[in-house]
Amino acid sequence: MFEVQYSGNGYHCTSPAYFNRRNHSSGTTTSVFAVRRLRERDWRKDRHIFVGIRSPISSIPGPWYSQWTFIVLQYHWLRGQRALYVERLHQKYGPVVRISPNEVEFSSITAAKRIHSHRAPFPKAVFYDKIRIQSMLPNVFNSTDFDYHARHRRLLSAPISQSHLKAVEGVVKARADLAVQRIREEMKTRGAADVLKWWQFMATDVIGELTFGDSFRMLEQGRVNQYIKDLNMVGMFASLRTTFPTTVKFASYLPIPIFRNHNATMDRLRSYTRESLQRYRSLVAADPWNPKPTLFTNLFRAGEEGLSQDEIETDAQAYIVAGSDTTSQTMTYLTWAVCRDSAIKQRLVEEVASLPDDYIDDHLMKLHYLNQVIEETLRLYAAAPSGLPREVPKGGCEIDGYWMPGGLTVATQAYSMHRNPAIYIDPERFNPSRWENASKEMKDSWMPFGGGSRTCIGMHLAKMELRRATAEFFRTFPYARVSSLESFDDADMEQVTYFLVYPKGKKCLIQAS
Ligand code: HEM
Repeated sequence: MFEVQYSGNGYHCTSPAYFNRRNHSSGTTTSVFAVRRLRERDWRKDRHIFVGIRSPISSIPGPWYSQWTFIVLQYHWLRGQRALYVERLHQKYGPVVRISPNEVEFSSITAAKRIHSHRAPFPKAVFYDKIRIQSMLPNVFNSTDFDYHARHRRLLSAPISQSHLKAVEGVVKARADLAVQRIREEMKTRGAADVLKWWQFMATDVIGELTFGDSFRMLEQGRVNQYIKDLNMVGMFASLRTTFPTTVKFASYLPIPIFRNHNATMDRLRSYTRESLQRYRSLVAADPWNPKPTLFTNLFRAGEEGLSQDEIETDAQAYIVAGSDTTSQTMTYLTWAVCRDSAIKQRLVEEVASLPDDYIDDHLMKLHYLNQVIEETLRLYAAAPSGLPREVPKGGCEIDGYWMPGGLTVATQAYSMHRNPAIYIDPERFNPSRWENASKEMKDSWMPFGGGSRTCIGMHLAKMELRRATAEFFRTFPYARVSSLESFDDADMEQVTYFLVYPKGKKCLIQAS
């Protein structure tokens, strides 16, 4: 049995690993069960000042104020700087950091495996309840309930699995190729193309077509419409919802523009989803035996075994949000990072030039360097770089030598896992070749798609899009380079990190020569 010591500033698990870190000669010993009783309370609601004094996690390294207040963390969260702030804390305090009175961040592989374990996963934390639009049911992404999530995931998984995606390869090919064509047109007229815009249109069209049977036709329209404007606000609004949940709830009655704007945006997104699903439902009704297949077709037919209309709607919304900016931001950073380094670009251009004209995804999966470029982009520019918060199960547990009470929020963030200098040599350098002989540690700490039972369901679709768009782009533009048109420079590509990442300048200009 573990024992726990009280040393004046908190309780500590006395595992051997723990003793390697701390000297507890002055502590008094107490049974783990007695301590658990002290800890079993609702950490999610425990915001008051006494948390700092009584906290069993007060001995965990971190800035002094994190013991008392959430304010500094929330300030960075609202500014889109949370991942960078937490990384600075890891650099200063080590792999285990207390970031607020009831949140601890880890950056070790052992902690990531424990928290995101397949066998005994930690549930998603209350953060996901707050991120949810309260008027909608939970979806496969934000559900914190094991059974509810498992039911949705089981029904959604097959059509989006690697083997079934063969059926939709044509959609991905058509949209990626059209995106490159539109990029070429913009390069001719403007002198450079904003690839961020075109990759966003591509990813939005792909997930729209695969969810609703019809694309949003963003690539054809070629301009930022209200839907894209709304999509672009989702990240920032999610941080508003998690920070000011009550204010958001009563936003319609308050004369505060940003909160009113939040509600109007979320209502519009819901309407797009509802109307698009309605259109598809009519198509299925008109031709029940031969509807255009989507990732949701089987759900409409599943009857009582399936999901209700409201559940389908909420999952469809999860797909169109989670499946667009993630892929497009990754593709944007990939294009920029490759174009900045002529040696990397040359090697990639030569590899994709070797493809047959009628190349398909099977060919792309075999291209070593192309896949290393994608892995390295997902390492350095992970689209969801911030902590993925989870709740410590009832009864608590030990992680990396520290006792974590039940109900506490713990997280790992890709931004830090992917920058550990002990695992990745020269971590800030974009170096796809590092994946040629990747160590086990590199593979274990690489988690751009999250982990365990909540791993990204769209991972294979995203990779298929990234492979096609990258190959087509560098086959078409072997001399592509970063443009300085309209004063575009590296500062524009600084990472702003809400739940998802995007470049500070909100554009990425590339020219063909
Ligand atoms: C490069 C592209 C992508 C990246 C980097 C990415 C990243 C992630 C990450 C890190 C998670 C875990 C979130 C968490 O634990 O809170 C996640 C979950 C999820 N992603 Fe993605 N994603 C990408 C593309 C997509 C696409 C194309 C879809 C389209 C369906 C999608 C749909 C989802 C959904 C529904 C979940 C929730 C899964 C669950 O909890 O069971 N993602 N993604």
